[in-house]
Amino acid sequence: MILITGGAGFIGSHTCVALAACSEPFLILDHFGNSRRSVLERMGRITGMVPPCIEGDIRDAGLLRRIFAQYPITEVIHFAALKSVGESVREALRYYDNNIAGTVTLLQAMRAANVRSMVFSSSATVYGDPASLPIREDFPLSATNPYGQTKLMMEQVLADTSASEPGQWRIARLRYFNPVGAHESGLIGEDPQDVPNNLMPYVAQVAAGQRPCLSVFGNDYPTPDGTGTRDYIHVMDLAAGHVAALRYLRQNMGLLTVNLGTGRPVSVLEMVRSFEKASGRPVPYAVVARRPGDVAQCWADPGLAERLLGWKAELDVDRMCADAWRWQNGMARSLLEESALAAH
Ligand SMILES: NC(=O)c1ccc[n+]([C@@H]2O[C@H](COP(=O)([O-])OP(=O)(O)OC[C@H]3O[C@@H](n4cnc5c(N)ncnc54)[C@H](O)[C@@H]3O)[C@@H](O)[C@H]2O)c1
Ligand SMILES: O=c1ccn([C@@H]2O[C@H](COP(=O)(O)OP(=O)(O)O[C@H]3O[C@H](CO)[C@@H](O)[C@H](O)[C@H]3O)[C@@H](O)[C@H]2O)c(=O)[nH]1
Repeated sequence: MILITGGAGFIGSHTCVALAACSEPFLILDHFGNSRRSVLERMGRITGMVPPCIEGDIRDAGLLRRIFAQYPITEVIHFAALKSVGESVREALRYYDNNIAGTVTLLQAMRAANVRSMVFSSSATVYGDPASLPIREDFPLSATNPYGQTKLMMEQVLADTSASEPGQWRIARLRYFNPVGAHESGLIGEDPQDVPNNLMPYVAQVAAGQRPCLSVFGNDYPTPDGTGTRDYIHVMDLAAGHVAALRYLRQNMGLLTVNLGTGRPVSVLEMVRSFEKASGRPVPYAVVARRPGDVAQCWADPGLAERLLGWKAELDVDRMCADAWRWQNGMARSLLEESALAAH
């Protein structure tokens, strides 16, 4: 059985659906700090069974001990983390505590229970401002904010843990590029609890009429249309990458580090046009100043993942927008209305 920390979140919920589709048993551990309990029932509508879930915190060593004692856990996929760059600058200690202390507590509990296999959510943020493109796994690493720093530090913790007991650990550090989109059912998707920081959920809310206008952060970058480019990857492709990593670890001992991206850069304006096409709605935008800390361009060389895992992203940006729109215009809208009613 696979323990999925943060399995109720955006990427975790989609990965659970992918695991259920290949009959892999799993157990979710999530404290619902950045997700809704109702996601479990919606996942159940997709898979035919509400997934088993324990509500709790990865920093709770006693709870982890009980989980490892009670369930036949053999592997862990570790999504649980705080992920907002801006918030991490203002609340640095909360980020270090949740992300670093949480991961160390989890690894200690795993070791005590003799479970030494983990798939870990890292991020392209560990490459900082890349000197050249596309980005390969052996490029220099750096961090420009506490969130990125926690990812770098956790990567180091995992490398040192693996080295401390040679031949015993199986660890995959998956560096995601920009996960977007939603499950094709429209029942689960990215569900920001606040004003979205990221491009795709913001564009989706503008298309849905929930926000008047997108601010495009700069059109004077050295890119074909002047706006920033990113490697957007469909969340179901990303989910499939986790299944592939899990299978790789079952056959291979040691530490694996791979990019999960498409290898194709997409600009802000290309994304806007694709979303307009998918939704049939206009996405009004205004160009404003660059966002501090943004890099101009970022995209992956995904070749290593293809060679080692036999995995490759399949879904294009039009499909990402179509699925995100189905989610936004249906379930996400009603969840937002429910929250607004509950707040009154
Ligand atoms: N979404 C992205 O753009 C992106 C990009 C690169 C890497 N990542 C990483 O992928 C992982 C998943 O991201 P996501 O987008 O699904 O985020 P998310 O916030 O939707 O999901 C994270 C889940 O973990 C839970 N959680 C957080 N801290 C916890 C704790 N201490 N104990 C128990 N549960 C806890 C939250 O309630 C949430 O359900 C994170 O590690 C994130 O840093 C995300
Ligand atoms: O309202 C918006 C939001 C974003 N953008 C632009 O859209 C692109 C993508 O931005 P965003 O979706 O915020 O992604 P990133 O800036 O690539 O940041 C994400 O990807 C990084 C690398 O993985 C992680 O470090 C961050 O946590 C994660 O938010 C960038 O050019 C932004 O300037 C806008 O123009 N307007």
